[in-house]
Amino acid sequence: MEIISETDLILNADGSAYHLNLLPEDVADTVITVGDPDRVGEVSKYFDSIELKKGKREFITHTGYVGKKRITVLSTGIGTDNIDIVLNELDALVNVDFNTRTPNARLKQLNIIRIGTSGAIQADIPVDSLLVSSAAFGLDALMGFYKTENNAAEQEMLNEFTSVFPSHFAMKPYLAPASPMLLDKLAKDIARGITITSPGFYSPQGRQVRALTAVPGLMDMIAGFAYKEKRITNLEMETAGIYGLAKSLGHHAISFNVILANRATKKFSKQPGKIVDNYIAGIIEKINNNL
Ligand SMILES: O=P(O)(O)O[C@H]1O[C@H](CO)[C@@H](O)[C@H]1O
Ligand SMILES: O=c1cc[nH]c(=O)[nH]1
Repeated sequence: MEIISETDLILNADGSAYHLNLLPEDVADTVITVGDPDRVGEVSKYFDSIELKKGKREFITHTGYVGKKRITVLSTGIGTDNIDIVLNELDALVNVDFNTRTPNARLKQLNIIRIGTSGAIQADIPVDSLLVSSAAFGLDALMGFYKTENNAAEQEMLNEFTSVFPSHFAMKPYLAPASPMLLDKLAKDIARGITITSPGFYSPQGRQVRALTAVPGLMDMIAGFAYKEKRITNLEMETAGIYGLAKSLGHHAISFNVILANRATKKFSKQPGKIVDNYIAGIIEKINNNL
């Protein structure tokens, strides 16, 4: 079997993964990801016990138990460039033997559950509500670097979405679905939508402060898109990368979006911390009861 080289999979002196600074035994089968490193403690405060706290750069990890369920919560920082690191290192931690540098014979499927914040683009989606992404379009470049496959229905929706953009626009969107199993187990009662993952917060999400946009009307193009009564509901910066890489690596992923902004009504949450905290508690309860 081919050995994964020391520069393809970099390990620290203590044998931990290069960026996440974790050892294989540090990772639970259920992994909650959050963007904000400060949100890790806001999740683990609901654990009954915490067995480890580790970190490096923006990647902070706590692993512990809720009842008998072992859970890891880990911050990704912002953007799909970080998701590339987090998903590949998480997968290596559970599916590669770090001593022999070869993939394990039995591959593990992690449950990866993102709890993130997001902006709605449809006027009828209230600020402070919760949305689950049934699928996500990536406007970033990440999944262009990986082999991916869409089924016929996904490919048709992707083709229609791509045709929304002017032909001079260089970006090539991709589409990745949530795990049907996690949607069923964790999100039966939660509003669903299609999420856009953007490679930035300002012009890539239709915002203008001082730098002028090269894509006027981006929000209207996206908000007006419909495919078989499905519409795009919200914008954030990680979900499509998580869904795309989780699918490529054989893991299950789901993304919960706490809607803090509504771009159509121009409203922002008055109490973002409290709202996110309430949803974290509810999602942990669902994980504990259903996974
Ligand atoms: O709250 P998090 O999880 O960081 O998610 C959203 O917030 C950040 C932008 O403010 C981006 O990471 C976006 O995806
Ligand atoms: O509008 C928003 C709000 C949170 N996160 C985003 O990426 N966009």
